[in-house]
Amino acid sequence: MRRPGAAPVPRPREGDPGAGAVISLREAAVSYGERVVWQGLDLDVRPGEFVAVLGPNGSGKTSFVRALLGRQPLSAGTLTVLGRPPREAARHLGYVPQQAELSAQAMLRARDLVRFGIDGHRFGPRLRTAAVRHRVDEILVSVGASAYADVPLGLLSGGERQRVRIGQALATDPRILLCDEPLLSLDLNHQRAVTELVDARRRSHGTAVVFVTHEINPVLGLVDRVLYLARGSHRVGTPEEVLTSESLSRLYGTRVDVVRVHGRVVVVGAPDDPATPPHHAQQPEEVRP
Ligand SMILES: Nc1ncnc2c1ncn2[C@@H]1O[C@H](COP(=O)(O)OP(=O)(O)OP(=O)(O)O)[C@@H](O)[C@H]1O
Repeated sequence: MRRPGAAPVPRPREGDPGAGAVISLREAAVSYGERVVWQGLDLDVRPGEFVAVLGPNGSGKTSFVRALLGRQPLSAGTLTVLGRPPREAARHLGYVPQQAELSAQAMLRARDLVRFGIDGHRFGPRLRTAAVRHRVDEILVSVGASAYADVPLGLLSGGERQRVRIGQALATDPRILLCDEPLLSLDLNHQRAVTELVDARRRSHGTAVVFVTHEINPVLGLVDRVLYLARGSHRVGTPEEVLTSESLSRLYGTRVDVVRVHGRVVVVGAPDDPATPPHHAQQPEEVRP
């Protein structure tokens, strides 16, 4: 499913599991009290790899991202990020949160948000203002947001705002980019623009991407692997391995059909399946079961 001409992503050496991984989980679990959200998770994410995290509401996608950020302790197993406990690696992570409440940021300009991304991390107060301004300009160019650099966020469209948020996340030149539902409420053109931006970054810089999404189709041609969470269990593999009727029927414990129509995946019969979310606005060309 990889796009023609796309650069290959580095693979680990045979017999050397976890070698070179930027994220490594072993027998990992997250629970809240008695409730096990997911468990037994083994996963190595390599530099430049694009991993989509799928699953119905409440399956633990955000808990997974929070664990990577060091904000959610595991209830079992181990997790290392860049070979360290996640908290110690936080400055190497870029994070695009779910569309944040805008009210607190509405008056900020796009360039202010990107500058916060820089000021909060490795660029200390010693960096001269002109250098910071130059860096902010560079980032805004790289995400295609220069034209509205001085416009308050409250006046930008959802897609424009998402570009700026990705710019903020990339401001510290992170080795891992975590995106939590970055496509929510974007139209198809903006979905494409945002996913291509993220894909270009991992190819040019080897940045690993963990991308939480309800909708696999906008990233189907880009992702290397899928982590599919459901009912306290999970599947990890390529989209071809995970997004099959057999694999998802076993995961959900009920009959689920996966069909491919014009290159798009449609999941039929899964309770609250992430490929065809009932609670998100559908685009006109969306293929429905
Ligand atoms: N701090 C918490 N304390 C108790 N339960 C929690 C806590 N955080 C999350 N949960 C529960 O854990 C489950 C997984 O939540 P999480 O937000 O990780 O799921 P999700 O897959 O991101 O969901 P959604 O798609 O709806 O955003 C949910 O049932 C949620 O109610």
